[in-house]
Amino acid sequence: MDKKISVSQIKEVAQEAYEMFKTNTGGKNADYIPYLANIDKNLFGISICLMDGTLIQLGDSEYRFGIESVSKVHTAVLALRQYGAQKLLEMIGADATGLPFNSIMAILLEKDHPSTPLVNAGAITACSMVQPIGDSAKKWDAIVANITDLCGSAPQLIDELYKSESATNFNNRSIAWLLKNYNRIYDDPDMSLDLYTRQCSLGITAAQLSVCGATIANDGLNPVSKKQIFDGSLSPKITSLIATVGFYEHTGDWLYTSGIPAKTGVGGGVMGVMPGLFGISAFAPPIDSAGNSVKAQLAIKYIMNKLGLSIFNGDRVTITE
Ligand SMILES: NC(=O)CC[C@H](N)C(=O)O
Repeated sequence: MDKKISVSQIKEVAQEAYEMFKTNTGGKNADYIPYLANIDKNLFGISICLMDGTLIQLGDSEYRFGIESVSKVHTAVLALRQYGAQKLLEMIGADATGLPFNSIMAILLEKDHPSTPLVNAGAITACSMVQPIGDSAKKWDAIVANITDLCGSAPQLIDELYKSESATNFNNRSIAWLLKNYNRIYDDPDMSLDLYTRQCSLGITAAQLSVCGATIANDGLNPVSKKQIFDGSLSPKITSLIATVGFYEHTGDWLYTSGIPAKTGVGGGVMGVMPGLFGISAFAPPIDSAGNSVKAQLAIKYIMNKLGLSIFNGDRVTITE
Protein backbone atom coordinates (compact mmCIF):
# COMPACT_ATOMS: atom_id res chain seq x y z
CA MET A 1 0.00 0.00 0.00
CA ASP A 2 1.18 3.56 -0.70
CA LYS A 3 1.17 5.62 2.44
CA LYS A 4 2.01 9.25 3.24
CA ILE A 5 3.12 10.53 6.64
CA SER A 6 3.89 14.18 7.32
CA VAL A 7 6.79 15.51 9.37
CA SER A 8 4.31 17.27 11.66
CA GLN A 9 2.50 13.96 12.25
CA ILE A 10 5.79 12.36 13.31
CA LYS A 11 6.52 15.32 15.63
CA GLU A 12 3.07 15.10 17.18
CA VAL A 13 3.29 11.36 17.83
CA ALA A 14 6.82 11.67 19.27
CA GLN A 15 5.58 14.42 21.60
CA GLU A 16 2.68 12.21 22.70
CA ALA A 17 5.07 9.34 23.43
CA TYR A 18 7.32 11.64 25.43
CA GLU A 19 4.44 12.99 27.55
CA MET A 20 2.87 9.58 28.01
CA PHE A 21 5.96 7.77 29.29
CA LYS A 22 8.09 10.44 30.97
CA THR A 23 6.71 9.62 34.41
CA ASN A 24 6.83 5.83 33.94
CA THR A 25 8.70 4.22 36.84
CA GLY A 26 9.30 0.74 35.41
CA GLY A 27 12.74 -0.86 35.44
CA LYS A 28 15.90 -0.16 37.37
CA ASN A 29 19.28 1.35 36.48
CA ALA A 30 21.97 -1.25 35.66
CA ASP A 31 23.84 -1.80 38.91
CA TYR A 32 26.49 -4.36 37.92
CA ILE A 33 28.47 -1.40 36.56
CA PRO A 34 28.70 0.99 39.55
CA TYR A 35 28.78 4.21 37.45
CA LEU A 36 25.46 3.39 35.77
CA ALA A 37 23.68 2.78 39.07
CA ASN A 38 24.14 6.46 39.98
CA ILE A 39 22.80 8.10 36.81
CA ASP A 40 19.61 10.17 37.28
CA LYS A 41 16.83 7.68 36.59
CA ASN A 42 14.43 10.39 35.41
CA LEU A 43 16.43 11.33 32.32
CA PHE A 44 14.43 10.70 29.16
CA GLY A 45 15.08 11.75 25.59
CA ILE A 46 13.83 10.89 22.12
CA SER A 47 15.37 11.78 18.76
CA ILE A 48 14.35 10.97 15.20
CA CYS A 49 16.55 11.73 12.18
CA LEU A 50 14.86 11.76 8.76
CA MET A 51 16.56 11.00 5.45
CA ASP A 52 16.95 14.72 4.66
CA GLY A 53 18.79 15.28 7.95
CA THR A 54 15.81 16.81 9.78
CA LEU A 55 16.07 16.09 13.51
CA ILE A 56 13.04 15.83 15.79
CA GLN A 57 14.23 16.00 19.40
CA LEU A 58 12.44 15.77 22.75
CA GLY A 59 13.56 15.90 26.37
CA ASP A 60 17.14 14.91 27.24
CA SER A 61 18.16 14.09 23.68
CA GLU A 62 21.48 15.97 24.09
CA TYR A 63 22.44 14.27 27.38
CA ARG A 64 25.64 12.21 27.05
CA PHE A 65 25.11 8.70 28.40
CA GLY A 66 27.13 5.46 28.21
CA ILE A 67 26.65 3.98 24.74
CA GLU A 68 27.32 0.45 26.08
CA SER A 69 26.07 -2.30 23.78
CA VAL A 70 24.72 0.03 21.13
CA SER A 71 28.43 0.43 20.22
CA LYS A 72 28.39 -3.21 19.08
CA VAL A 73 26.52 -2.02 15.99
CA HIS A 74 29.14 0.61 15.20
CA THR A 75 32.05 -1.79 15.47
CA ALA A 76 30.17 -4.41 13.46
CA VAL A 77 29.89 -1.73 10.75
CA LEU A 78 33.64 -1.12 11.04
CA ALA A 79 34.38 -4.85 10.68
CA LEU A 80 32.05 -4.91 7.65
CA ARG A 81 33.85 -1.91 6.17
CA GLN A 82 37.26 -3.50 6.71
CA TYR A 83 36.44 -7.15 5.85
CA GLY A 84 33.20 -7.21 3.84
CA ALA A 85 29.96 -9.12 4.44
CA GLN A 86 31.18 -12.65 3.64
CA LYS A 87 34.26 -12.50 5.89
CA LEU A 88 32.21 -11.14 8.79
CA LEU A 89 29.88 -14.12 8.44
CA GLU A 90 32.81 -16.54 8.43
CA MET A 91 34.81 -14.90 11.23
CA ILE A 92 31.92 -14.07 13.61
CA GLY A 93 28.52 -15.03 12.15
CA ALA A 94 25.03 -13.59 12.09
CA ASP A 95 23.02 -15.91 14.32
CA ALA A 96 20.91 -15.06 17.35
CA THR A 97 21.98 -16.79 20.55
CA GLY A 98 18.57 -16.61 22.28
CA LEU A 99 20.53 -16.08 25.49
CA PRO A 100 21.55 -13.05 27.59
CA PHE A 101 24.11 -10.62 26.12
CA ASN A 102 26.94 -11.83 28.35
CA SER A 103 26.22 -15.55 28.10
CA ILE A 104 29.14 -17.94 28.46
CA MET A 105 26.80 -20.84 27.76
CA ALA A 106 26.20 -19.42 24.27
CA ILE A 107 29.94 -19.68 23.53
CA LEU A 108 30.10 -23.24 24.82
CA LEU A 109 27.09 -24.24 22.72
CA GLU A 110 28.37 -22.53 19.58
CA LYS A 111 32.04 -23.34 19.87
CA ASP A 112 32.38 -24.72 16.38
CA HIS A 113 30.14 -22.27 14.55
CA PRO A 114 29.92 -18.51 14.64
CA SER A 115 27.47 -16.28 16.52
CA THR A 116 26.91 -12.51 16.12
CA PRO A 117 28.86 -9.26 16.66
CA LEU A 118 25.89 -7.90 18.64
CA VAL A 119 26.42 -9.92 21.85
CA ASN A 120 29.44 -9.54 24.14
CA ALA A 121 31.39 -12.49 22.71
CA GLY A 122 31.02 -11.47 19.07
CA ALA A 123 31.62 -7.81 19.92
CA ILE A 124 34.92 -8.64 21.62
CA THR A 125 35.80 -10.68 18.52
CA ALA A 126 34.85 -7.69 16.32
CA CYS A 127 37.24 -5.51 18.36
CA SER A 128 39.94 -8.13 17.82
CA MET A 129 39.36 -7.89 14.06
CA VAL A 130 39.72 -4.10 13.84
CA GLN A 131 42.75 -3.20 11.74
CA PRO A 132 45.62 -2.63 12.16
CA ILE A 133 46.02 -5.89 14.09
CA GLY A 134 48.40 -5.63 17.05
CA ASP A 135 48.22 -1.84 17.46
CA SER A 136 45.85 -0.90 20.27
CA ALA A 137 46.17 2.89 19.81
CA LYS A 138 45.47 2.77 16.06
CA LYS A 139 42.62 0.29 16.53
CA TRP A 140 41.07 2.66 19.08
CA ASP A 141 41.42 5.59 16.67
CA ALA A 142 39.65 3.54 13.98
CA ILE A 143 36.80 2.63 16.37
CA VAL A 144 36.26 6.27 17.41
CA ALA A 145 36.59 7.61 13.85
CA ASN A 146 33.98 5.10 12.65
CA ILE A 147 31.52 6.10 15.39
CA THR A 148 32.13 9.75 14.52
CA ASP A 149 31.44 9.02 10.85
CA LEU A 150 28.21 7.19 11.62
CA CYS A 151 26.90 9.73 14.14
CA GLY A 152 28.12 12.83 12.30
CA SER A 153 29.92 14.06 15.45
CA ALA A 154 32.39 12.61 17.93
CA PRO A 155 31.60 10.52 21.01
CA GLN A 156 33.47 11.33 24.24
CA LEU A 157 34.98 8.82 26.60
CA ILE A 158 33.36 8.87 30.06
CA ASP A 159 36.51 8.15 32.02
CA GLU A 160 34.70 7.28 35.24
CA LEU A 161 32.54 4.74 33.41
CA TYR A 162 35.60 3.19 31.73
CA LYS A 163 37.31 2.80 35.13
CA SER A 164 34.13 1.49 36.75
CA GLU A 165 33.57 -1.06 34.01
CA SER A 166 37.23 -2.15 33.74
CA ALA A 167 37.30 -2.83 37.48
CA THR A 168 34.23 -5.08 37.38
CA ASN A 169 34.26 -6.85 33.98
CA PHE A 170 35.23 -10.31 35.24
CA ASN A 171 32.60 -12.12 33.18
CA ASN A 172 33.81 -10.43 30.00
CA ARG A 173 37.40 -11.40 30.81
CA SER A 174 36.29 -15.04 30.90
CA ILE A 175 34.52 -14.55 27.56
CA ALA A 176 37.66 -13.13 25.90
CA TRP A 177 39.80 -16.07 26.99
CA LEU A 178 37.16 -18.67 26.19
CA LEU A 179 37.02 -17.22 22.68
CA LYS A 180 40.79 -17.60 22.50
CA ASN A 181 40.36 -21.25 23.47
CA TYR A 182 38.10 -21.75 20.43
CA ASN A 183 40.31 -19.68 18.06
CA ARG A 184 37.52 -17.15 17.73
CA ILE A 185 39.54 -14.08 18.63
CA TYR A 186 41.97 -12.59 16.12
CA ASP A 187 44.23 -10.34 18.21
CA ASP A 188 45.47 -10.25 21.79
CA PRO A 189 42.46 -11.19 24.03
CA ASP A 190 43.22 -8.66 26.77
CA MET A 191 43.69 -5.86 24.24
CA SER A 192 40.47 -6.81 22.45
CA LEU A 193 38.57 -6.84 25.74
CA ASP A 194 40.01 -3.44 26.71
CA LEU A 195 38.94 -1.94 23.38
CA TYR A 196 35.45 -3.39 23.86
CA THR A 197 35.22 -2.03 27.41
CA ARG A 198 36.43 1.39 26.29
CA GLN A 199 33.99 1.60 23.39
CA CYS A 200 31.13 0.70 25.77
CA SER A 201 32.25 3.62 27.98
CA LEU A 202 31.90 6.25 25.27
CA GLY A 203 29.40 8.99 25.98
CA ILE A 204 26.83 9.50 23.24
CA THR A 205 23.51 11.34 22.90
CA ALA A 206 20.15 10.11 21.63
CA ALA A 207 20.48 12.72 18.86
CA GLN A 208 23.79 11.19 17.74
CA LEU A 209 22.36 7.67 17.80
CA SER A 210 19.38 8.74 15.72
CA VAL A 211 21.81 10.07 13.09
CA CYS A 212 23.67 6.75 13.14
CA GLY A 213 20.37 4.86 12.74
CA ALA A 214 19.48 7.18 9.86
CA THR A 215 22.87 6.56 8.19
CA ILE A 216 22.19 2.81 8.28
CA ALA A 217 18.60 3.42 7.06
CA ASN A 218 19.98 5.62 4.25
CA ASP A 219 22.32 3.04 2.63
CA GLY A 220 25.42 4.36 4.40
CA LEU A 221 24.96 8.02 3.46
CA ASN A 222 24.97 10.14 6.62
CA PRO A 223 21.99 12.49 6.11
CA VAL A 224 23.50 15.20 8.33
CA SER A 225 27.16 15.29 7.22
CA LYS A 226 26.16 14.14 3.68
CA LYS A 227 29.20 11.82 3.70
CA GLN A 228 28.99 8.28 2.30
CA ILE A 229 30.23 6.25 5.29
CA PHE A 230 29.97 2.71 3.97
CA ASP A 231 28.92 0.89 0.82
CA GLY A 232 25.14 0.78 0.49
CA SER A 233 25.20 -3.01 0.02
CA LEU A 234 26.19 -3.36 3.70
CA SER A 235 23.03 -1.65 5.01
CA PRO A 236 20.72 -4.69 4.82
CA LYS A 237 23.48 -6.78 6.42
CA ILE A 238 23.78 -4.53 9.45
CA THR A 239 20.00 -4.13 9.73
CA SER A 240 19.56 -7.91 9.63
CA LEU A 241 22.07 -8.31 12.47
CA ILE A 242 20.14 -5.73 14.52
CA ALA A 243 16.79 -7.35 13.71
CA THR A 244 18.05 -10.79 14.72
CA VAL A 245 19.50 -10.06 18.14
CA GLY A 246 19.14 -6.34 19.01
CA PHE A 247 17.14 -7.12 22.16
CA TYR A 248 18.96 -10.36 23.02
CA GLU A 249 16.56 -13.00 24.34
CA HIS A 250 13.62 -10.58 23.91
CA THR A 251 14.29 -9.80 20.26
CA GLY A 252 11.31 -11.72 18.87
CA ASP A 253 8.87 -10.03 21.24
CA TRP A 254 10.38 -6.67 20.36
CA LEU A 255 10.12 -7.09 16.57
CA TYR A 256 6.63 -8.56 16.86
CA THR A 257 5.34 -5.63 18.89
CA SER A 258 7.34 -2.71 17.45
CA GLY A 259 8.05 -3.61 13.83
CA ILE A 260 11.47 -1.94 13.87
CA PRO A 261 14.97 -3.46 14.15
CA ALA A 262 16.67 -1.79 17.13
CA LYS A 263 19.71 -2.22 19.35
CA THR A 264 19.84 -1.58 23.08
CA GLY A 265 22.50 -0.85 25.69
CA VAL A 266 22.49 -1.12 29.49
CA GLY A 267 23.22 2.63 29.64
CA GLY A 268 19.54 3.07 28.67
CA GLY A 269 19.95 3.85 24.98
CA VAL A 270 18.02 2.23 22.13
CA MET A 271 18.78 2.88 18.45
CA GLY A 272 16.27 1.87 15.77
CA VAL A 273 16.62 1.66 11.99
CA MET A 274 13.60 2.13 9.74
CA PRO A 275 15.09 1.47 6.27
CA GLY A 276 14.57 4.33 3.83
CA LEU A 277 12.65 6.44 6.35
CA PHE A 278 14.49 7.35 9.55
CA GLY A 279 16.75 6.50 12.45
CA ILE A 280 15.20 6.75 15.89
CA SER A 281 16.71 6.73 19.33
CA ALA A 282 15.34 6.96 22.84
CA PHE A 283 17.23 7.06 26.11
CA ALA A 284 16.16 6.45 29.72
CA PRO A 285 18.38 4.68 32.29
CA PRO A 286 15.99 2.19 33.98
CA ILE A 287 16.22 -1.19 32.22
CA ASP A 288 14.32 -4.49 32.32
CA SER A 289 15.71 -7.92 33.19
CA ALA A 290 17.26 -8.39 29.73
CA GLY A 291 19.09 -5.04 29.95
CA ASN A 292 16.74 -3.03 27.72
CA SER A 293 15.49 0.48 28.63
CA VAL A 294 11.85 0.34 29.70
CA LYS A 295 10.85 3.87 28.70
CA ALA A 296 12.83 3.82 25.45
CA GLN A 297 11.02 0.63 24.41
CA LEU A 298 7.61 2.07 25.29
CA ALA A 299 8.29 5.30 23.39
CA ILE A 300 9.61 3.73 20.19
CA LYS A 301 6.88 1.08 20.16
CA TYR A 302 4.21 3.76 20.62
CA ILE A 303 5.60 5.89 17.78
CA MET A 304 5.83 2.95 15.37
CA ASN A 305 2.34 1.64 16.14
CA LYS A 306 0.63 5.03 16.16
CA LEU A 307 2.17 5.87 12.78
CA GLY A 308 1.24 2.39 11.49
CA LEU A 309 4.82 1.64 10.48
CA SER A 310 6.56 -1.74 10.34
CA ILE A 311 9.35 -3.23 8.25
CA PHE A 312 7.04 -6.21 7.74
CA ASN A 313 3.89 -4.62 6.31
CA GLY A 314 5.16 -3.95 2.78
CA ASP A 315 3.92 -0.34 2.71
CA ARG A 316 5.62 2.14 0.40
CA VAL A 317 5.86 5.08 2.77
CA THR A 318 6.65 8.67 1.78
CA ILE A 319 7.37 11.36 4.36
CA THR A 320 5.88 14.69 3.26
CA GLU A 321 6.47 18.24 4.54
N1 LIG B 1 24.06 -4.98 27.19
C1 LIG B 1 25.01 -4.09 27.39
O1 LIG B 1 24.86 -2.92 27.15
C2 LIG B 1 26.26 -4.63 28.05
C3 LIG B 1 27.48 -3.77 27.88
C4 LIG B 1 28.45 -3.88 29.00
N2 LIG B 1 29.60 -3.09 28.71
C5 LIG B 1 28.86 -5.32 29.23
O2 LIG B 1 29.66 -5.80 28.53
O3 LIG B 1 28.39 -5.98 30.12
